[in-house]
Amino acid sequence: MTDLDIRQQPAWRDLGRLAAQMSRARVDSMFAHDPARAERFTLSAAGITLDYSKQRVDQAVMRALGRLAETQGFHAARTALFSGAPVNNSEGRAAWHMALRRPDDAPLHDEVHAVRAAMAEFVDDVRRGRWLGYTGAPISDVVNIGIGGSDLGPRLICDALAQLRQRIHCHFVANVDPADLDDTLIRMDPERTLFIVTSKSFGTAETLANAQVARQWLLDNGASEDDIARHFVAVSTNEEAVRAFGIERMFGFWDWVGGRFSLWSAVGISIALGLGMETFDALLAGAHAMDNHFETAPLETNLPATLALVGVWNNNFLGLPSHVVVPYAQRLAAMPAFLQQLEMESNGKSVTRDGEAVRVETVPTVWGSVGTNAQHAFFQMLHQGVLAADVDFVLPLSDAEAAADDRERQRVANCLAQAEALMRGRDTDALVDELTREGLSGWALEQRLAARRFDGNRPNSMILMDRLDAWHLGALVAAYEHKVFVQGVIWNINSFDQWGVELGKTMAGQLLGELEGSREPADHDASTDALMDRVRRAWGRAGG
Ligand SMILES: O=P(O)(O)OC[C@H]1O[C@H](O)[C@H](O)[C@@H](O)[C@@H]1O
Repeated sequence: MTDLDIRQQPAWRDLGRLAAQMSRARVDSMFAHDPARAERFTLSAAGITLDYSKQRVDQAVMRALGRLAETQGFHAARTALFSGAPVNNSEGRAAWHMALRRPDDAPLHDEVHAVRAAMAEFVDDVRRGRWLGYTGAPISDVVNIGIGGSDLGPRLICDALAQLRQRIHCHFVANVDPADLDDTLIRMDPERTLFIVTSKSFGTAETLANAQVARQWLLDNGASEDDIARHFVAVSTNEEAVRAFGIERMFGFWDWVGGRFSLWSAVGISIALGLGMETFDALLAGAHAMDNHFETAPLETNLPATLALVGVWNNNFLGLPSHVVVPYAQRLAAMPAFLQQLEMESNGKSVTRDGEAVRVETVPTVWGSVGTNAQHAFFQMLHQGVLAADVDFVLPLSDAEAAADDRERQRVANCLAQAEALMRGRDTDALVDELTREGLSGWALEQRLAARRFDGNRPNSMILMDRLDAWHLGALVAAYEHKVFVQGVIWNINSFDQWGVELGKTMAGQLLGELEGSREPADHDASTDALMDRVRRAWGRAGG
């Protein structure tokens, strides 16, 4: 990593020049001039294929991006990441999630082995009906209570592989809004429900509040204090707080596992409970295959690094502030939310690792939703909006059996069509012909033409998964994790802390105290004061 202002780097300046040229180029003509373009800009690793040929890049751009990554210290940073060095410099911690997905015969920390073995045994007991609820009934439902990294990852995987669910149903409660837990509990049988309280810190207000209510719900439904141990386990790094809460059985992990990178640790226990330990193992194996690729492949053929470079190009050089993720798979509906945390909590920073102001854009806004639904919602903006965005299409392939269903064929065709439409736009001459055939001419034709024009040239990547299974899902998620890391290296920021979430939490504590009347009023702005008065009136607590 370097202290130099990134904008002074020769590669950055080259990219600026290339971007000026590229602003006049059209990707459809690049395809016309280069028959090998699709192949040239397609990479495969660990069952994942990235086709970025519809991005506004050429070889000169990709080479300059590679030089930028190198001058920003990509190689040394990658080595440091994989060696377990404290790359999270503001907290003095490693970010060593890769260590969690090494195979069992690889040299691992003994503690990683020990937790994995304990997890496997527990999962087996629950799934085989040896772990029983307080009336002697086997467990049928698992409720994970956690938020952020203690929720989004396991939720994504459980949703994505719902077809593998056997016997045990997993549910996820994150929100402190009572509706979340209440709506879940209404469907649960207390005799057969196991709560997993997942919190790295075991200090997260939402999680602890929901866990308390769940505990009381069990007691109100016939369980005794002694029975609680059969219905509550914890996943955390904070044993003391877990004990203080009254939970006996805990699966640990370590401070070198960041919350948003933690689904591979015991945080993923709900995945194993709902889908089987072998599914969890396959997930880890797929991620490990992507780790191996990322660790060893040169930049030019490195899939996660290429995702990162293309993102930097779009964001920093083509000025696209928005990154849209559209999985064409209903079961991947949770992916945009997962990636929002992964990308924006990791790289939503404005200081460098050395505490200087970052002088360039860092993470774009990440958002998205599942296709084909999104086509009927925000795709209008993607095709014709002023603010162009960069789109990742995620398309799991399917087999002949699945393709016997017409809807399945429509799913796939729609995804490919949208990607092509964004890139090519609509041929204006053909549109004029069509409007003429509709009987339009003169001003009316001009007006309609303007409204119906699609300029195209809107960049997008296609990310194919050979199959939507645990192994490929592990590889896909690991690819995005490494993408985020590479972008952090390029922007010279620490992707592994999240100090920006602290202030709001602290202020919520103060505000709550004031609303409840247990704390002296602090000095608020007039807007907050007025809003608090409205809340107090609604709660019937006028005057505090
Ligand atoms: O797992 P926990 O300690 O309960 O933390 C849950 C989440 O809350 C924090 O505020 C952070 O923003 C997240 O990175 C974290 O995943």
